[in-house]
Amino acid sequence: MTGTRHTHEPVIDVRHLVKRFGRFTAVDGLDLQVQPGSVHGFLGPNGAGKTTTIRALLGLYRATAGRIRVLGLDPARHADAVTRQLSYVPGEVTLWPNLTGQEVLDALAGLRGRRDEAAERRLTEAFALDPHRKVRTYSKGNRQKVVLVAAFAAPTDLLILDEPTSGLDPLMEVMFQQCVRDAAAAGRTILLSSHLLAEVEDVCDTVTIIKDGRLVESGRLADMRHLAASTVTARPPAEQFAAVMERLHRLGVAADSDAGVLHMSVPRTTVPAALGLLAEVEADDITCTPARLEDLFLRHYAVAAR
Ligand SMILES: Nc1ncnc2c1ncn2[C@@H]1O[C@H](COP(=O)(O)OP(=O)(O)OP(=O)(O)O)[C@@H](O)[C@H]1O
Repeated sequence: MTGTRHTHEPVIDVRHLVKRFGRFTAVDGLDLQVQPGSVHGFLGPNGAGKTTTIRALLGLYRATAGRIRVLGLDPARHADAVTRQLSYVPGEVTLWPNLTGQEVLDALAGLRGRRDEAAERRLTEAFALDPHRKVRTYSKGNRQKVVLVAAFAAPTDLLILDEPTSGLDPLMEVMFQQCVRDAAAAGRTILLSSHLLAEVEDVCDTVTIIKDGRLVESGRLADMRHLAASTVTARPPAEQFAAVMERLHRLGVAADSDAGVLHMSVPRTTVPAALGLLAEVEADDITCTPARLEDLFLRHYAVAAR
């Protein structure tokens, strides 16, 4: 059924998605495109509409309005075909309590009809999962590992991961990131939803940020860093302090001073000129901290919280 799909088309293509629950609008005209082979971060604060969007991608929710294509198919009409061809990891994992981890892996692979057992064994070991214990004895993190092993090991081209690491310890979080990188290197496409910027920043090349069910920003991470300013601090010689302030002002940089130290927020393109000026006057203790995406996010989240 994927025969009609062209390889350059987005693997996930959502246009003007609206999802209402009664009178409440959870997703409000959202666009989301995920290109083949990309690792796409899907970011937003709690309640932004990430899970609702993902459930619509899986055909679990019917859109109120808008158009959704996943792997070229409409998930509302072809939910079985779509979900068989992708790997999905929910944030809250519920599994059959009386099965062992291994039996769950067998059952999930059985539902899909295709399996890579060698990859499953490799990943079970990498995630330090004991597959012989019953699910009901597993911690939240261990339940999550079962689903992560099944997802990464499955022979699928698309992974949809909805806040997949909330129960993992830091060591396993590193393992998770390695799995994402390996999957990307193998040409698989990944949608990774999170409200943790750091998780997404390390592994994603593109991101979509949403809040209140609406798009805030979408694009390449590298371009978003470009939008934010670097923080520069320096201690110019006291006798040149006023002149340096004046010259920075002419560069369009506003500087604050605190006990002889200048603090300024400098647009990326102006950084070389500002640093050149500070070097020229032989300022001490020059630091330059590149834009942190965290700052960009906090701005959006601050608005969302109001
Ligand atoms: N079945 C439902 N019925 C009514 N409201 C719902 C339903 N599912 C979600 N919502 C509401 O829709 C909004 C978006 O929820 P959603 O779970 O999609 O957000 P999210 O971005 O995934 O948040 P989180 O990061 O907390 O998981 C929330 O206000 C939520 O309460």
